[in-house]
Formats: sequence, C-alpha cells, structure tokens
Amino acid sequence: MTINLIDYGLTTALNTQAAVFEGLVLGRVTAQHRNLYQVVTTAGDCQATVAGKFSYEKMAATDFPAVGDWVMLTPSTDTAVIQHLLPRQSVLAREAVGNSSAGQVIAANIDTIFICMSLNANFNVRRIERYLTMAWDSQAMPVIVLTKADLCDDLPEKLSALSAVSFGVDVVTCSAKTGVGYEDVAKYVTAGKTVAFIGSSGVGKSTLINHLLGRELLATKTIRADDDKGRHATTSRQLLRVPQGGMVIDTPGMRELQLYTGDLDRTFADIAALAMQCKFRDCTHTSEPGCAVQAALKSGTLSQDRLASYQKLQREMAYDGLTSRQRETEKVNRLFGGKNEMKQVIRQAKAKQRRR
Ligand SMILES: Nc1nc2c(ncn2[C@@H]2O[C@H](COP(=O)(O)OP(=O)(O)OP(=O)(O)O)[C@@H](O)[C@H]2O)c(=O)[nH]1
Ligand SMILES: [Zn+2]
Repeated sequence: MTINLIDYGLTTALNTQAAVFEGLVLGRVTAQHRNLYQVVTTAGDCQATVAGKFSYEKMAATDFPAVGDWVMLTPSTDTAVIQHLLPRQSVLAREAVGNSSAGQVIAANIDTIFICMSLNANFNVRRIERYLTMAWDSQAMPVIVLTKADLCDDLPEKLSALSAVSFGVDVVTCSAKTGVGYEDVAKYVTAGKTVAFIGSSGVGKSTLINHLLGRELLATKTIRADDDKGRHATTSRQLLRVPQGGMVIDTPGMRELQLYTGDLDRTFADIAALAMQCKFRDCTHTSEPGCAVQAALKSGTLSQDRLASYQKLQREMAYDGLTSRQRETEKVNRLFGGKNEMKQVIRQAKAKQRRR
C-alpha cells in the first residue's frame, strides 16, 4: 500500500526541505504515547522513537516531535528512528507542568484552530479573548465555533457581544441537535488541511469531530445536568483523517490550555491602536497624562472589562516569561500586595524564627 502524503498536508516547500536528508524517509507524526510515536510515511504507518541526539544534545522540550510534525526517519521493520524535525508552520504550545517557563508543544502544523464555546452556560467573551491570543500566536487561523445553539434564546445579544472582540474572525454558530452550522464547520476541513479544536470540556468538540469523521470514534460523555460540566472523554493524542479530505488533530492537552505566549496586540487591536496615541511610549494606561486608553474608557468607547481582560493576560504572559525565582517573588507580591508588604512579612517571619 502506498500512501500519498499530499493527503496528509505535504507541500512543495516541505518536500524541498526533506530532500536535503539523503537516505531518510519523510513522515508525519499522527500520535504520541510517551516516547513512542506513530508516524505515517508513503509506505504506511510505522512506530518510531527519537534518535539519541535529542537527549544528548539536551534539546528543549519544544524541539521534540509532537503530533502534526513532519519528521525525517531511518526506516526499520521494527521501530523507526526519528532523526530530524522539519520546520513547523504553526505551533500550539502550552506552559509545561511544573515551575519552568519552558513550553510544551501539543500540536504542530495546524492550519485552522476552532475555538469552541457553547452558547449556554459556557459562553464568555473574556475566554474568547484568551483563546484568540493563543491562536494568533500559534500562526494558525482561528475560527470561533459557537456550539449548542439549540440551548440559547438570546443569540443576537451574544453575537453582538462577540463582535466587539472578534475583529473579523469567522464565527460559526452550530447545533448537534438541529444540525445547523455543521456544514459550515466542515467547509474549513478540506484536502491537505489540518484543523484543531480547543475549548472547555463538554462544549461539544468530540461531537463535532465525530460528525466530521462520520463515525463515533471519540466517546462523548453525558453532561452533569446541574452545572453543565463535562467529564473528560478523550484520552490519547491523535491526528485523524477526515473521509472527505483534511485532518483533525485532537489532543487532550488542548482541552485546558493555559496561556503560554500570545499575540495580545492582534487580539486587542483596539487597545493597541489607542496605546499608539498615548503621550508616553511606555504608558501603563493607569494614571499618565495624555493617555488615550484612559480617555477611551471615560468616553465609553472602551469597556472597563475589556481593559481588565487585556491587563490580566498581559500580567499572565509576563509571569510566564519569568525564571522560577522571579516567579516566587511575583507570587509573594501577588499574595502580599507589594514589595514593602512582603519585606514586612519576611521580617516578621524572621523575628518569629529568632524567638524560637
Ligand atoms: N443540546 C446540545 N447538546 C450538545 C451539542 N453538542 C454536544 N452536545 C452534548 O454535550 C455533551 C458533551 O459533548 P462532547 O462532544 O463530549 O464535548 P467535548 O467538548 O468533546 O468534551 P471533552 O472531551 O471533555 O473536551 C454530550 O452529551 C453531547 O451530546 C449541541 O449542539 N446541543
Ligand atoms: Zn496610555
């Protein structure tokens, strides 16, 4: 059986890069189970591990292959060996577990990211801002997918609230119950294109993916009626072929993405434009004279909620860029409200220690 990698998103540019590595075979990572990878090549599916140099050269976690990556490998009848990672066109990363500021790649080479949010209890434009920031940073194209339209009786109000933060990003409204909008979602999933779904648990991502795949591949779960919170149904990371062309990446890590880095200026284009008009270039938009952001707040063209959301994400990203020691300080600052307060707490703690 020969597989056409063009169906898996192979482009001429990738092929040209791959041609440099003589004697190696090109493939795309479709799944990852700890150190073992599933890779599709023209010869079919194979299992693979990474070459020793990935560990010896102390590569960063983000330099290891992830689902969606294009890799060059030494073929084998048993376990192939991944020798090289081809440059990524887009990367969806999250903050690694623990106290390091290193990122963890959860999927690579995604064309479209569906930001899923249900139109009932889960709807929250502040969360959309968070997801958009992450999506813009990944280099993939975001599309906002509003699910469970059947459970919403104030759609125009919600769409209007959304238009204030979406800035021309495509918005699709859908419902699994009525079938409305499902075809609009499918339009983005075309031959050679890779899509990913992010959004809270229980919003209907698996339901949408199953519809695209035309089968019940992913288990969907029953939602607790009282709080609309879902239980996790998806367990393994994977890249799945859609019968009518295109691929879906569904990795559990995508499901509660923490902001790692992000393109705030693109998500908050209105605030970025205002900030350009501030008198001072390093304006913090708090109490400086000639602050265009504060002026917009006063005139009502910018909402306090939106500015607060921007500042919160800005703080989070600054925090992500800190070393672990700086983070500790930052945590203390957050807890005690500032340096002087912190110093006082430390003085008191030391005094207590001495008394012992
Ligand atoms: N009323 C209604 N229910 C829906 C709709 N879409 C999905 N559901 C239901 O919502 C529940 C959760 O859907 P899932 O597709 O499992 O949600 P998920 O986003 O994949 O959840 P995780 O796997 O935890 O990330 C299931 O009971 C679905 O049947 C919809 O459009 N309307
Ligand atoms: Zn300002």
